[in-house]
Amino acid sequence: MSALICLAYFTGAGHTARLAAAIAEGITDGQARLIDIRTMSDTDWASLDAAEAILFGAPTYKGSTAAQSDLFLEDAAERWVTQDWQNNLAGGFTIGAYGLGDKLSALTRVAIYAAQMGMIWVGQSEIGAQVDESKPGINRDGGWLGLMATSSREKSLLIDPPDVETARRFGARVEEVALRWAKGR
Ligand SMILES: Cc1cc2nc3c(=O)[nH]c(=O)nc-3n(C[C@H](O)[C@H](O)[C@H](O)COP(=O)(O)O)c2cc1C
Repeated sequence: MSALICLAYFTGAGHTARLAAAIAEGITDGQARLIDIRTMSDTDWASLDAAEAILFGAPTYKGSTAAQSDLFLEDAAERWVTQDWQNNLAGGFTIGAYGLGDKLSALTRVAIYAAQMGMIWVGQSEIGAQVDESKPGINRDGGWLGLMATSSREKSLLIDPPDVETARRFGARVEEVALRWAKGR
């Protein structure tokens, strides 16, 4: 049993792409496919249509998803009429320069999009060190609607190790849900 999980993202300066790669590292049994939405091919669209789960990724720009990400979402919205993605899984990930940074608005935007597309939303489940001392740095932004990260000031990293590990765990969670979902098909 396998599950295809597509990570469809826009990235301006590489941070969201790095976050997508970290999520994919957590997907070990299923199949992760990274899709840069600026260069959509027929194969990319076919993968999205075949996927058990689609994770929508965008940096937070001015308190929402980046505009180029919205163009992609609107292109894909032609599947709303045909309900092609209905009952498939969805999740979201975003990164901003600030811990808060109004990133919740970006995740809310994609969660509502997924709901309109008839998809089943999978959120974040890590409770982090505030509650569990054995999880230092995990989900340090304290977001549960989806995956949040804060860009690193160290530009050779783009994302700090705690956020990389949080992203891996988010990937593993989505994979676990997707494998259960695939079993029931
Ligand atoms: C036009 C613009 C608007 C931004 N607005 C926000 C914002 O509202 N909140 C925030 O935390 N960071 C904001 N940032 C910072 C980016 O979210 C951050 O640098 C992120 O890591 C960029 O990811 P990317 O390299 O994938 O584009 C903004 C950056 C740009 C260029």
